[in-house]
Amino acid sequence: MERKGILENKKRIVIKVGTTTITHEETGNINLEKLEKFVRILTNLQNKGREVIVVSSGAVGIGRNVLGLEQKPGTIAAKQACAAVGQGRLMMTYEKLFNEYGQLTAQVLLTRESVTNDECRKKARQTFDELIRMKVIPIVNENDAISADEMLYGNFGDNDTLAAYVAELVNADLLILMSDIEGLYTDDPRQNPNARFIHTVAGIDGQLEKMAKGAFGDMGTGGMTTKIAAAKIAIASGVDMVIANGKNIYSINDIMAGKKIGTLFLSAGQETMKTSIQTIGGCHGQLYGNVR
Ligand SMILES: Nc1ncnc2c1ncn2[C@@H]1O[C@H](COP(=O)(O)OP(=O)(O)O)[C@@H](O)[C@H]1O
Ligand SMILES: N[C@@H](CCC(=O)OP(=O)(O)O)C(=O)O
Repeated sequence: MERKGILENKKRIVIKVGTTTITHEETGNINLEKLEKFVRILTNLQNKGREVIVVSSGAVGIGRNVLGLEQKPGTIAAKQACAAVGQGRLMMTYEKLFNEYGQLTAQVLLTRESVTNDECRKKARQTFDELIRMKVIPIVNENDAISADEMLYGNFGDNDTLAAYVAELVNADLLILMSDIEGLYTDDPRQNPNARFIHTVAGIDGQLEKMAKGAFGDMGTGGMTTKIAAAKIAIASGVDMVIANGKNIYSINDIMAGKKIGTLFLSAGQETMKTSIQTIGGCHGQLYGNVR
């Protein structure tokens, strides 16, 4: 089943890339070839008249690498210092690559308050609107160097939910999360070889949430848990969401062309689509698995 008519007309798109997508697995260095392709794809989407907002992870991992630390930073202060170093390097690299195509970019660093406090939300929305109007591509990350979220939430922030909040804030039409895996399975396939792939999700319930486990590798942070949390925020605000594998960065183009890539989470407004999807071996209720 193609996704014709659902994704091709999306204008405002938030695309999130995880650390694993933009760095080399073996060394943790920036994957320049991948980043170059990513930047070219984004500029081209912008040239076609789409409005692109990037949420990019990588500050902590790249900072750790730049500083030559062999182990993951053990303390919050060390993580925050890594993030402060890495964010500069990350942004410098994006700027350099986008500059090749004359595409302007802007760094937007947010804290949780930026999206939960009404006054901050208003200001942030105005800034995004203005940047988009100016045809600048905002590159968003959490302001890790000063963020205190880990004290509240028990982790060092997570860009999956941040991306969903941004998508909601800017009234995006589509949120794409580029991960190190092709989408949602019925269980973590790295742990369970019998896990089955889910193409389309039309409603999130407790059973689906239980399928999503944490991160398996050394570089990722949230795993599928934070992606489902992101999907809940996105679909509740009318934003469709796709999780796809960042290994093939060109899949962004395929997603935009309506090809059946990754897992599509249909937003609350997609009632017609939901009824037209056939459940083949569906896992449960509103969850549509293995739809062809
Ligand atoms: N149900 C599931 N389906 C797919 N992947 C899962 C699931 N549960 C846990 N995972 C894990 O989530 C990982 C992706 O998240 P993460 O490590 O944070 O990477 P990234 O930041 O690149 O998205 C996968 O590599 C996988 O090991
Ligand atoms: N804000 C942090 C990333 C947090 C995060 O969610 O990372 P990831 O799981 O790689 O998307 C950073 O830039 O390192």
